Amino acid sequence: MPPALEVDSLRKRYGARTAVDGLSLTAATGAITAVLGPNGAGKTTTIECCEGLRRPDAGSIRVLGLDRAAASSAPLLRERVGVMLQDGGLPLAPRAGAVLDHLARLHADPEPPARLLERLGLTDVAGTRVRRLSGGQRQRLALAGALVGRPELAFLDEPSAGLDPQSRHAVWDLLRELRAGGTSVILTTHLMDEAEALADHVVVIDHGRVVAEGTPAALTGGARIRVVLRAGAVSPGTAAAGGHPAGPGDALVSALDAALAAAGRGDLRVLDGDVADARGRGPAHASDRVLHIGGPQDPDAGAVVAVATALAQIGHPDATVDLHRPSLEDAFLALTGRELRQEAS
Ligand SMILES: Nc1ncnc2c1ncn2[C@@H]1O[C@H](COP(=O)(O)OP(=O)(O)OP(=O)(O)O)[C@@H](O)[C@H]1O
Repeated sequence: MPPALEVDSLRKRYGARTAVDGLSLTAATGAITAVLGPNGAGKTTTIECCEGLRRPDAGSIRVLGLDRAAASSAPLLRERVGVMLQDGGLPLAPRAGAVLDHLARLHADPEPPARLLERLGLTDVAGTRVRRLSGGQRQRLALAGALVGRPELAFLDEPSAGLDPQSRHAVWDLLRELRAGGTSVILTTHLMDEAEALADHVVVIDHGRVVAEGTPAALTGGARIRVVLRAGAVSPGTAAAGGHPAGPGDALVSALDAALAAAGRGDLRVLDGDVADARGRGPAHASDRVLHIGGPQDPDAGAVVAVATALAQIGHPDATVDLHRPSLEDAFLALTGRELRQEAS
């Protein structure tokens, strides 16, 4: 079976602005793939090229094994692919239920519209004109429209943007149900929790390029032991790098590594400092010292005790030691030096 989507070296410019800059990605069949990036990173442009709504300047796209650029692919893909646009793309005058009924009639074996309306909490507004729906209701109606044809592959552009937490969880449950039924889902999001909660595979894009990809766990790199030494507690010999990543030749790092090795925990080592903390988000004071310690396996409680004991031995009994699981947000910041909420500029 071919992958649900294969994008190779995609490029798209709008005048002088390069929106997508040689982007390649593959989305597996039956999986949820999240394309994650800040506003303006090129997510919508990429997905609209894959949907056939924009013509790429260069590169190739295969959707369900079919060449997106071939004229013969369009009618086949229309039947097999569901599309939810970022702005909904819905007509405003008709009633919500009528819009979904109309879309259902375009497909040979549609999902019963009433069931989808119910699943997405829209039954009560089926008789309401689209114009009068709230933003969140329109969003859910657009999702229903993408799914009513029982697509093999669904492209969803920011499916839960602007939804309240309850509606968002209803959408997530529906997407998990689709995956369990074998549907491939490709969604764009700038919501970290959405990517972490749903995606089997995350493609992180920035400035129109893929900057990292993998499972959420692989991207975040697993748990670490975090040590915070308050500014006043850091001895003069080790305070110089306060708030910055641990560097080679650092006296504190060498002493801690040696104490761990002497205690038979040579598997635990001080890793590079964490960028998120180095930028001052972690510790309460910029001059606090933060170290991350990890090993080949996810550290357990015994490893935390070993680190605390080693710190006490080398003169830092007051250090705070805890287990820290980096989020995708941390990973994005480490990769790009920017927070996801910031505009790509
Ligand atoms: N029709 C257009 N004409 C000109 N520039 C555009 C057009 N559409 C997008 N752009 C620009 O291309 C870049 C990528 O935009 P795109 O919408 O693909 O990003 P995005 O990651 O989906 O962002 P968002 O999360 O805000 O939707 C941005 O700089 C945007 O301003």
